[in-house]
Amino acid sequence: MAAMNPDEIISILKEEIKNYDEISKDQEVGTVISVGDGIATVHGIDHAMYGEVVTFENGLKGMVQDIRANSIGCILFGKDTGIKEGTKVARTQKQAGVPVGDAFIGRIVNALGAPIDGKGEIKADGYRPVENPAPGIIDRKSVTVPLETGILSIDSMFPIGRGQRELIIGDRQTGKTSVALDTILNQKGKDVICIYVAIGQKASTVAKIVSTLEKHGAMDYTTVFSSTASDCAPLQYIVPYAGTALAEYFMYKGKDVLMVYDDLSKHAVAYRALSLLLERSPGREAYPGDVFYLHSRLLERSSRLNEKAGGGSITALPIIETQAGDLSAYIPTNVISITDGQIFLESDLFNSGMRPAVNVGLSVSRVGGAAQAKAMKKAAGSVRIDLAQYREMEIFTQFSSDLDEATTQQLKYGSGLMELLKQPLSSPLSLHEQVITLCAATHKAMMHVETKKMKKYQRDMLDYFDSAYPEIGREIEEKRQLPDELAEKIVKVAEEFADKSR
Ligand SMILES: Nc1ncnc2c1ncn2[C@@H]1O[C@H](COP(=O)(O)OP(=O)(O)OP(=O)(O)O)[C@@H](O)[C@H]1O
Repeated sequence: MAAMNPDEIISILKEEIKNYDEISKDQEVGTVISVGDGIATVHGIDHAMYGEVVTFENGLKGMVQDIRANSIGCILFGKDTGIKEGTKVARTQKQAGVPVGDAFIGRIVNALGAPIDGKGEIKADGYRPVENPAPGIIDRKSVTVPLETGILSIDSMFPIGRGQRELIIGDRQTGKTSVALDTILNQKGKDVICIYVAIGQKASTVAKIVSTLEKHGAMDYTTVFSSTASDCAPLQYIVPYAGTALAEYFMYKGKDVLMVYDDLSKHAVAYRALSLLLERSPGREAYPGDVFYLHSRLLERSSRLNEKAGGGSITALPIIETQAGDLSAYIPTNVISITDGQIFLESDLFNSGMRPAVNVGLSVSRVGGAAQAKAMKKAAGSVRIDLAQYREMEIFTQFSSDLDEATTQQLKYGSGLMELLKQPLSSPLSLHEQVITLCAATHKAMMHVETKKMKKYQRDMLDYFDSAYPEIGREIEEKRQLPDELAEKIVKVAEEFADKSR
């Protein structure tokens, strides 16, 4: 071997010393004992904090997820190909966090907040920890401002308020994502920032969702966090917390935010994979014992702050997928008990053409009633009971051929109502359209319409109201009240339209 020039040796030594200094200052360095499936076990770091970021020799970052007597378990935020037994790991003394800022609106980012839409760097205004304690009771305010979904069946019977957590639950392909997306589309011009978090979905599905948002101009106020099925479990696990960190940034600045977590069943599965790899003991359905805490600490961060604390809000719409409509499975019951209500989408209804397939009997909204517009509350008064009676009567009478007049009328009224609650994709209804529809329907001003023609009749009637009597719609939108005289006027105009269209 050729002799080394002393200068070269000195420069190598200097380099080593420089690196040594960088790592050793306030830091501890450990070595990897084993690595695989996005998890590394590290020996030699004694004072790591839970949730602390660690850096591997090749620059890859990870997070401390498990602390044991002689080693720590780290989840890796990337491919583990460059890491092997003996690789050096250093503490950073920093909690895992994501960059946040106004520039994130309109962008698509990964679980760590890095842009993946090819539109270049995002200028961050700050850095927020991924895990953050939920606001305390003193900082909160009760929910009183509605968050309108634009979906008649939800706004009338299961109203959602800003700061509420409303679960969307149902089997696969029952329109869960569509309900959430339509809600985002309906926030246009309402000063609500939307954050859509895709967890463990196909990349093609995420691309489709983004194109729907773009088509309707909703990307102007929306950020998409995406961790697709091909990402490792740690990234899928962390993405909803990262999305919430950005939401908190806006909430503490006094903004209203809508968060969609699509979906938390896949999130629980990612956490299960991660926990089993960390050798935590499996419990029911092989989920670890703390799987309830996984979602409660996430959803508890959605709240409405009082003015002193910032005055903003985070409304959460988590999505859960059930198997064969089983609401009593482990993860569904957990999330049902954490949230303030659920919208249950049923596959039988969906397949029979009732879309959105909201099951009126099993859905509920526990706090939104206080936030519902007075006009809507009055117009929707008896709809829920009427529908429940209709469904019961429908089952009861399906085999009998000769029915008395009263029953026939009630069945007709019920089927008309069901038809009115159908709504195509991406066509939200405004408050006055919803109020006029319900007012006319509950006052039986649409009883003469054939069920099949109901949707078209509704559209024509609403157009007639807007063109011939625009002041009615304006009054509802401005005052958000429905005094008796206005209700009477709506019924009169509806009857006038009925006479015209006959
Ligand atoms: N109101 C509606 N009117 C017409 N079609 C609808 C409606 N809602 C949903 N669909 C259609 O139903 C299909 C399933 O919808 P969506 O993807 O929202 O369901 P999902 O429950 O989120 O599905 P997944 O289980 O794949 O997550 C889509 O093709 C969508 O276009």
